[in-house]
Amino acid sequence: MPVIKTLARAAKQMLQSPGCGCGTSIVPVRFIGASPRQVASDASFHSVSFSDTDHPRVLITGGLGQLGVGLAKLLRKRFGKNNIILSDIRKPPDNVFHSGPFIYSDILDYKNLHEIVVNNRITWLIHYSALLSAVGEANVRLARSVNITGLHNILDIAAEHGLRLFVPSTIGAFGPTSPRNSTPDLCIQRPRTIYGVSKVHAELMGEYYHYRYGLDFRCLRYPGIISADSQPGGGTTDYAVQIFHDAVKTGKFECNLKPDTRLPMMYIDDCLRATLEILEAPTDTLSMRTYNINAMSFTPEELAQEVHKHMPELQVIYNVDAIRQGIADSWPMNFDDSNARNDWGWKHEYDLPELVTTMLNFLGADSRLASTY
Ligand SMILES: NC(=O)c1ccc[n+]([C@@H]2O[C@H](COP(=O)([O-])OP(=O)(O)OC[C@H]3O[C@@H](n4cnc5c(N)ncnc54)[C@H](O)[C@@H]3O)[C@@H](O)[C@H]2O)c1
Ligand SMILES: C[C@@H](O)[C@H](N)C(=O)O
Repeated sequence: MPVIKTLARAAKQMLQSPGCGCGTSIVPVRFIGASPRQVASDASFHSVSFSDTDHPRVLITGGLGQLGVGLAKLLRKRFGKNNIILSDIRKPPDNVFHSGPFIYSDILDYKNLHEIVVNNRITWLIHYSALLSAVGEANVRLARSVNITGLHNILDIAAEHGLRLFVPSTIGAFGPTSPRNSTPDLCIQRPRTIYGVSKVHAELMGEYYHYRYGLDFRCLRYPGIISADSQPGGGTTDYAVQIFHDAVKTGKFECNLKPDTRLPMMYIDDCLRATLEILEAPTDTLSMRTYNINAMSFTPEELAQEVHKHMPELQVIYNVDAIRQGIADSWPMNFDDSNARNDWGWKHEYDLPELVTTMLNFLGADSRLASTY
């Protein structure tokens, strides 16, 4: 009986402490191009040592989407241009190519990823590659491959090289059986999209690698992100970006969600700042590894009303897309981010009126410039 008690105590310790703290933890390491194997974690492979006074060397995957270029700009200001490497499988536009290091990286190519991390002495990995909710439903196999198989490559490389790993999750990681108003960090998560399923998988795998192997995994569940200078990649919340472009260009907007569909949203500057803040947060402030963050919640009708204050002539019609509507109806309406606020001081700066003013100023200024050429 004492033996059983001791074993039970050891198992409990293993489940509670990061990296087990038991001296027997193993980090998953792969032969390049071969099947996975496991090696003792104290065998010091290529592990990069970097102290808090050094700047991190950061790789951003999927960096040419809505969020990556803005994040690279913010991180370059903080850590230096050459310490931040953007990567994607697409060809970068000239301005991005000339603004700092860019590299081709397909997250499904483990060897290529591995080489990039080693050759560039990467210490932080920000994993943005993904297929979002609406495009994911249109191509489930590809979404499964990029969002799940790709994540496995990222996790193994991050664990093997002792990287700090940030993976964004989403309001889409919840489903119709989650409490929707408001949705706390810990509750039932039974999403009905491949995107949501893959993000719950990412949250759980990241946390598992943290507790099992000591991986420094950090994750924020983003709401729908609204930006003026980058286009969304095929999500359910895209309407909240499109309305601004159409308002400025044509004065007419066709909304693909019902007028009363309430979803959590955030301006991109808040989202990118939150990402930097959690990446820099001291470990002892993080009581969890996956946090909700939020700024505001609105419906298409409320957003249109706010835009009308600046552009009374805007015409909005509703032509509902059944797939997107079904997804939106299963997602949180309000997001409870009190743990992020309490633990590491998260605070949003943009609410709905400020968001609308900022977006219209940005796009209005651009279109006025364009019309003078
Ligand atoms: N934008 C939002 O509203 C939002 C909200 C919640 C979470 N997120 C998450 O934030 C991250 C970034 O979002 P985003 O809006 O910039 O996405 P996006 O769709 O705009 O960009 C994703 C990028 O991934 C790249 N990609 C696709 N397959 C790849 C592969 N095999 N290898 C490497 N790159 C590949 C694409 O080329 C694209 O540039 C995603 O993980 C997303 O789930 C975004
Ligand atoms: C919410 C988020 O994950 C993304 N914008 C989507 O709608 O799919």
